[in-house]
Amino acid sequence: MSVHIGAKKGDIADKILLPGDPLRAKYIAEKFLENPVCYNEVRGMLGYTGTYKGHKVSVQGTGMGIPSASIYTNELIREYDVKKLMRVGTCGALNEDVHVRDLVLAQAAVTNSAFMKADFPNHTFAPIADYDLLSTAYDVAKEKGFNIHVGNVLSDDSFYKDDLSDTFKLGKHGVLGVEMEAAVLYYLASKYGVQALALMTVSDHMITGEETTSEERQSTFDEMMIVGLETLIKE
Ligand SMILES: O=P(O)(O)O[C@H]1O[C@H](CO)[C@@H](O)[C@H]1O
Ligand SMILES: O=c1cc[nH]c(=O)[nH]1
Repeated sequence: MSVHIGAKKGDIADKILLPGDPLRAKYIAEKFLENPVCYNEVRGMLGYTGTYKGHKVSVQGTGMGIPSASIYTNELIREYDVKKLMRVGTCGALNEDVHVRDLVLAQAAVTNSAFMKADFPNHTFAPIADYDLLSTAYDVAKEKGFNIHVGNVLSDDSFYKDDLSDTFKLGKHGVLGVEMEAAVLYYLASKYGVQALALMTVSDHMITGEETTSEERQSTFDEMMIVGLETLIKE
C-alpha cells in the first residue's frame, strides 16, 4: 500500500484510466470492465481493476487539480509500476470550432502552475503527450466517427477566476480547452519514462456558455471511455 492508495503491488494493472471524479471511476468500472474489483477507498478516491476485452485494466480517480493528481500519478508510477496512463476528464472549450460533448486530445498542456519550476527553475518545460497513444486515440475516435480535436490545452490552477483575459488570450493562441491536470500527468510521465495521454470531453463552453449537468459529467461521456479503453489495450 502506498500513502494514498490501499492496494497491494499487483492489484493495479500497468494500464490505467484516470478520471478526476472518483464516481466516474466507479461508473467506468461498472459499465465497461468485466469482474471489476475495488482496490482503493482511501479518502473516497475510488480505484478498480478488471478486464476489458481480455486485458487487465485499472481506473483510478485523481481528484481535482495538479496537487491531487500529482499524488496519485506519482504513487501509481513509482509504487505500482503503471506504464500507460490515460486521463479521461472534462474541459471547458476555448475555441468556437470545439463544441460541448466533443472530444479533445491534449497534444500539449500550458500551465500557470509552478510545479515544474521546482525541478527546473531556469527553464520552461513543455509537457507533451506520448505520440503513440495520441496517434492511436485519434485513429480510434475517427474510426468510430466521434468528433475529436487535437491541440494544446490549459491546465489551470484555478477553477474560479476574477479575470479570464489570459484564458481567452490563450484560446486565441490555439489552446482548445481548459482543465486542471494534464500538464502534471505529462510532466511526471516524462520524468519517469512512461506513456501518458489526456483525453477530455467538453463539458461546458467558455465562449457560448453552453453547459452539461453535473450528473452527466459524473456518469456519461461514454465516447471518451471507449476511446480511452481501446487505446490502452492496443500494443
Ligand atoms: O472532470 P475532471 O476529470 O475532474 O476534470 C475537470 O473537472 C474538474 C473541475 O470541475 C477539474 O478536475 C478539471 O480538470
Ligand atoms: O477545469 C475545467 C473543467 C471543465 N470546465 C472548465 O471550465 N474548467
